[in-house]
Amino acid sequence: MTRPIRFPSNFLWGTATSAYQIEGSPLADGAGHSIWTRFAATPGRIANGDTGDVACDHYRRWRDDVALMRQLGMKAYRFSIAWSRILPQGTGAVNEAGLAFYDRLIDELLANGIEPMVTLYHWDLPAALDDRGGWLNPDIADWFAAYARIVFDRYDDRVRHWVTLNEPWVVTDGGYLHGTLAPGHRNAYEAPIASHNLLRAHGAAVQVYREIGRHQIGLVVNIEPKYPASDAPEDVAATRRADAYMNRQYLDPVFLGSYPAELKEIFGPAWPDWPARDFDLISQKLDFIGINYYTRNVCRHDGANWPLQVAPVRQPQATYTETGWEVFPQGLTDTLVGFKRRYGDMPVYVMENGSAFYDPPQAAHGRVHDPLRMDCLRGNIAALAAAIEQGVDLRGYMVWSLLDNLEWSLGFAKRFGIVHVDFATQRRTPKDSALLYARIVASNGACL
Ligand SMILES: OC[C@H]1NNC[C@@H](O)[C@@H]1O
Repeated sequence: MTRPIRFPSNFLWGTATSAYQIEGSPLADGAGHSIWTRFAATPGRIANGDTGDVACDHYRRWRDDVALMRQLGMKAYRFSIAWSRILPQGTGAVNEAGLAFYDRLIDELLANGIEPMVTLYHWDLPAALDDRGGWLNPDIADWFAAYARIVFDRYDDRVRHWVTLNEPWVVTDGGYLHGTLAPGHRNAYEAPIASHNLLRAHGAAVQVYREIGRHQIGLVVNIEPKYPASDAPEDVAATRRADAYMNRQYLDPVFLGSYPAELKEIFGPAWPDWPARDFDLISQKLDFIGINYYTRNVCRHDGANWPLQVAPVRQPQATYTETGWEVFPQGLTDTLVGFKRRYGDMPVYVMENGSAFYDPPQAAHGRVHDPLRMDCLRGNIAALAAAIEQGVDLRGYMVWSLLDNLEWSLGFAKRFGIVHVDFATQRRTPKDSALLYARIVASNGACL
């Protein structure tokens, strides 16, 4: 008999989404263009020519989607605010209709006993700010702080958990180094600058929150634990470079006040010497850390693989998801325990965790059988419990995602939802994984 899994009595079980991936109507009611409406309109940028023009139509179906969360017994819901709905030009005139949309959503969540957890920035930068240099312009820290102040003023009476940025590594690696995400740049000199300005903006928003906020604020990073393919020195060194680039590049400056030394080694002359005052701004004290976990990476040295000189090693016995990620729940435990060991004890939320698998067409009786996603969910919940048993102060867990949605450049084909969306009809159908998650939540993690 395995020991019962113990989660704190007030553990926040929920789901997560983001504005551009689910809302649709990106330009409705005075909203401005974002880098993603622009990117999606560029032929070849998103698979199958998919766009967020309709997505899950959540901008119009939000009340039904909240009812669906209530039906599943969710305790919390993490979503993002589209900056360009609030400030269509990124700065300057405020769009009341944009503020009112999120008012309605937050009020409906609270009326249904669901805790809103709000992300200020989930990748959809106002296009007008990109035209002024975007994340490459140091002024963006002030632009972001001004946007944050408007949003804190409006919603802090009802929102108790704020997130400044979602996954700054993805924004930089995808948007500025490899060009796979908006704004689609491929430039090793730009990437460190964008990354640094993201962290400066994060710090500036936290400073504003300390002036006017009454609750809690944190940062969400995606962590992918790195394991050496062998104990050969070059593989161990490659693993350290990969960990420095993807994981410690963000957590070290925020919690330790400096970048990992490997980054200068990786970027060479493209790595600037940052002024010390920037680290005072970046390392504002946080109330919690949000960690997104999907997979691990087994690393070997590969001198031909620019700029990290690292290559992944596929694990022959493992299950891989539709996005090519190894299913490895132990990596979630290792990530949470590893964070506590390196950065100390603080409240932690797993703000995203999920898997994309091909879902068979729904059965006639409206069921969607997704056994692989269910297995992942069970494994990851057990991994959380193992982390709690090792002393991690884990406060909540958000499944990515509530709904099948636009997986950025991969389009709608990669389905992460625990609720199936028929994009032709917008019909929502809870998958078997949603029914399992509902049981897990109702039993506070006891029944897997
Ligand atoms: O790739 C799955 C998710 N990862 N984190 C950020 C989200 O926007 C993605 O859909």
